[in-house]
Amino acid sequence: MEMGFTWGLVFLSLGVMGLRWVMRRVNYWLYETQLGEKRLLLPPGDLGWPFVGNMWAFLRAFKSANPDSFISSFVARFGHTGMYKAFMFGNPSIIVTTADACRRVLTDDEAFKPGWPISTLKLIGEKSFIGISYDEHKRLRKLTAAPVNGFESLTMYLEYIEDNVVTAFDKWSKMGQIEFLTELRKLTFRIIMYVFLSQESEHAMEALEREYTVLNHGVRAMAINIPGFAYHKALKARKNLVAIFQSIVTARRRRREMEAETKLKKDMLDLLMEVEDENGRKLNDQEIIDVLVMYLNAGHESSGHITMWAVILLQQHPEVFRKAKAEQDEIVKKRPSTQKGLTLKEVREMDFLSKVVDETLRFITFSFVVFREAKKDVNLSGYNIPKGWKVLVWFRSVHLDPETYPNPLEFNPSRWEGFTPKAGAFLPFGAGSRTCPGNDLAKLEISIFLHYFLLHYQLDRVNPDCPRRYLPHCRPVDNCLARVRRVGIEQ
Ligand code: HEM
Repeated sequence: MEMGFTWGLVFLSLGVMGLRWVMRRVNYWLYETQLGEKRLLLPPGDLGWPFVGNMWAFLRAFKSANPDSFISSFVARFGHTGMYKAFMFGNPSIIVTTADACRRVLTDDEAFKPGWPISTLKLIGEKSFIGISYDEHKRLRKLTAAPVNGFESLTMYLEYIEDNVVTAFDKWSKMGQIEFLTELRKLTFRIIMYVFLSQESEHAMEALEREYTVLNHGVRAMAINIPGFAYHKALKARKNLVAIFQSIVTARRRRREMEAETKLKKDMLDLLMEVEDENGRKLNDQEIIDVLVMYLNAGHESSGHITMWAVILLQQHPEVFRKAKAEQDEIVKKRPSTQKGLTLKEVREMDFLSKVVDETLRFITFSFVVFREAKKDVNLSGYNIPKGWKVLVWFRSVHLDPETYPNPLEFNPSRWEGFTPKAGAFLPFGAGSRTCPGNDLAKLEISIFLHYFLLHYQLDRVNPDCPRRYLPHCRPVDNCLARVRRVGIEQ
């Protein structure tokens, strides 16, 4: 009887081990064997379990205090090869972690196209920049990037941004405890709404911003469309966003019919309504709405987060704070007494502050990964990236590479003194034809905010040692619960 039980246990263990062995090879059989001899040129790595691939390991790491343990586990198992095969977000993928390889992927449009997971495409929009053809992207990008770039546009926005920053600080300093990140998101959202829609309706803005928060939580989550899961909630949020934008677009079309076009001040929505392709075709509502959903999202989440981190990091490093504040004091001191407020020239002369911003962008790496897909078999650094496989351009590893940035986990703006990283080693805004079109606007917003913060305010955090969350983006778990205090004024 006892013998039988022991044999039973042995068979059970063998069965479990066998099943595990089979399961670990399913993705290999499905995706690697069909490559024939070319599979031998794949970078090292492992495609994990069927369906989920490496997603559990990814989510475990990014929900822990050490997100970099995900890539470190590849390095520990397969060496410092810089490229690893994996199975991510439902697709066989190559993770690329070195500056050279990332730059190559981002700048070679012949070989790579956007490769965002279908689940992300459904949230951001199939007619947004990540879903449309190469030519359509080129056309819409040219149209929409011009009005948010260049001296003239930025000068035009500067005053609006400045007024809103001053008002926001004043309001927060009277509010008691606030979620600093939530308030900053509202501020950056107001700015991007103004740029794109000339709209300032408080009500519409709050409703949109709330929906965006839910949408973004679904972007890096597992694509499980079941009530209760982040992705399901995000799909619902997208539906609400589309409905709100539809009403804005409909109202604008009506207004344009009623008023003479020449009388209107044109914003981005007007430009999108007017643009025609070479056959005279105009964009329909869905196309316009998808571009808006994407731009308004990209244009406020990132700037809000980076501004918050710059403030937190400045306060955590008193030496850096002092140096940055001295620079801003000097700017105000040099200013003619007749001048009210900042000029673009002054912002461009904020030498140390720009280093603080760059170091924040590096240290936090808001977009830790972007997605591409190989249009053909590509040889990169001696490895094969098979046609149709996704490429995950892992910015986080590039920005934390100790070869480029000694002591990379130290926040040190002075590392930028006399230092220009080699091509591909600093990619906060990406590179190539999809480089962030809002990079100058973002830096302007952040610099104006920091100018007023350094001159007049302090942030008293309720939980200064609050743990961080890394998904969808790096933030303190409490959204930076704090009081904003005007320095020198008792409250
Ligand atoms: C600190 C702030 C920002 C950061 C860190 C950031 C980062 C990035 C990155 C890394 C990309 C490249 C994505 C890729 O290669 O697939 C990107 C693209 C993009 N960003 Fe930003 N961004 C910021 C602010 C903004 C602002 C203010 C706007 C709006 C004006 C904006 C609009 C966009 C758009 C529309 C794209 C897609 C471009 C394309 O596919 O051609 N971003 N951003």
